[in-house]
Amino acid sequence: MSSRILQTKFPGVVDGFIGAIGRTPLIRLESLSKETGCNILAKAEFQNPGGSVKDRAAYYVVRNAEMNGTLRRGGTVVEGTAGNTGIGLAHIARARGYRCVIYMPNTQSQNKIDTLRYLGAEVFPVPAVAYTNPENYNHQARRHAESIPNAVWTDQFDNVANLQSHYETTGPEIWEQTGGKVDGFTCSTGTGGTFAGITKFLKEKSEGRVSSFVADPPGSVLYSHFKTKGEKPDNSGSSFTEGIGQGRITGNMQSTYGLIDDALRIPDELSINMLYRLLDEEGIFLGGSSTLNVVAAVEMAKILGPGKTIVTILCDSGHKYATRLFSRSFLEAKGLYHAIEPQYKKYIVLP
Ligand SMILES: Cc1ncc(COP(=O)(O)O)c(C=O)c1O
Ligand SMILES: N[C@@H](COC(=O)CCC(=O)O)C(=O)O
Repeated sequence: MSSRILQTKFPGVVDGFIGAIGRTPLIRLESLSKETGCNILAKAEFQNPGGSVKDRAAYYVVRNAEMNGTLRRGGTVVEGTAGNTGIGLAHIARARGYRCVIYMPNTQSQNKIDTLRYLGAEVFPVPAVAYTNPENYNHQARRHAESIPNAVWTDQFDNVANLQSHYETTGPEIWEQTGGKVDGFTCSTGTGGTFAGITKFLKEKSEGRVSSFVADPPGSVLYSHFKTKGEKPDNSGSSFTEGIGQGRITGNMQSTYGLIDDALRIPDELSINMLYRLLDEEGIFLGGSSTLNVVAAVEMAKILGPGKTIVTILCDSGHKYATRLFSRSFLEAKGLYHAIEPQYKKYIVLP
């Protein structure tokens, strides 16, 4: 199976924005590998042309709508998103000549809203209400698409073209880059497309040998849902991370739920310290979902034991969140400032 999204006849030359998606490096995190006695490997998805792991899913949901005829020349792509899927879609819409309309919760970093507007998208930041509320950003996006001709709601949460992008590209890339010597995979979920697609591919390719742990921030339901076999789902709490955390089992997660080996709940205190640690020790500048994933990889390494190779995902860089992650008042408001280890306090350079 090819992990290439688009190829040209020239070796090393890709075709436009879409051709530049994927084939990201797998980085060995040295200090954490040394500390755990495992290979902690992290896929540098921030190197995608739109800056996040979501470029892959954005391309697949648009391509799916084109192939099934719901999106035609000059049409409009509408999506509900925490921002990154929207950024991928906005780039692809420009490249393909579509309009792009984005609904997102108004709790997200301003930088994502600004970026979407620079890319020509029409953005509606709306109050962050539960999925069960008809005013949730996803339902507003669906209604918007239904209200205009030649428009498609790409429905990233339940549209399995999302997980298919990772099954056909990210999973095979990880397998190839590790020479098949991967023992464990873990990452957090928003739609669950990344987790589900990679898990499905690695499980199939390794005939079940690769373990897969889902990682959850506080306020997300998956950890409790998995641990209590659906009996006591609990999504109380909240997190400073963006783009992850879920109140329901999405269509993308449903299809792979039975393949999950275990679930990890990662406290914000660990994710935020890992953010500064990776900057301090490895020189890598990441967003909170990525650093949560790295904490989860370390936890998984402890559970599987020394000598194993664990892979996780670096979803995006820290740039979009910098005015929050380096601000003392933001961290204090989230109750996290006190938890930052003394050697990392020097990074909190904004008031
Ligand atoms: C920063 C970030 N991390 C993680 C994710 C989760 O990816 P997925 O929707 O595939 O679960 C997203 C979703 O866009 C994201 O924006
Ligand atoms: N990562 C995706 C989806 O985002 C989320 O699932 C965040 C949680 C939620 O808002 O329901 C994106 O960035 O669009």
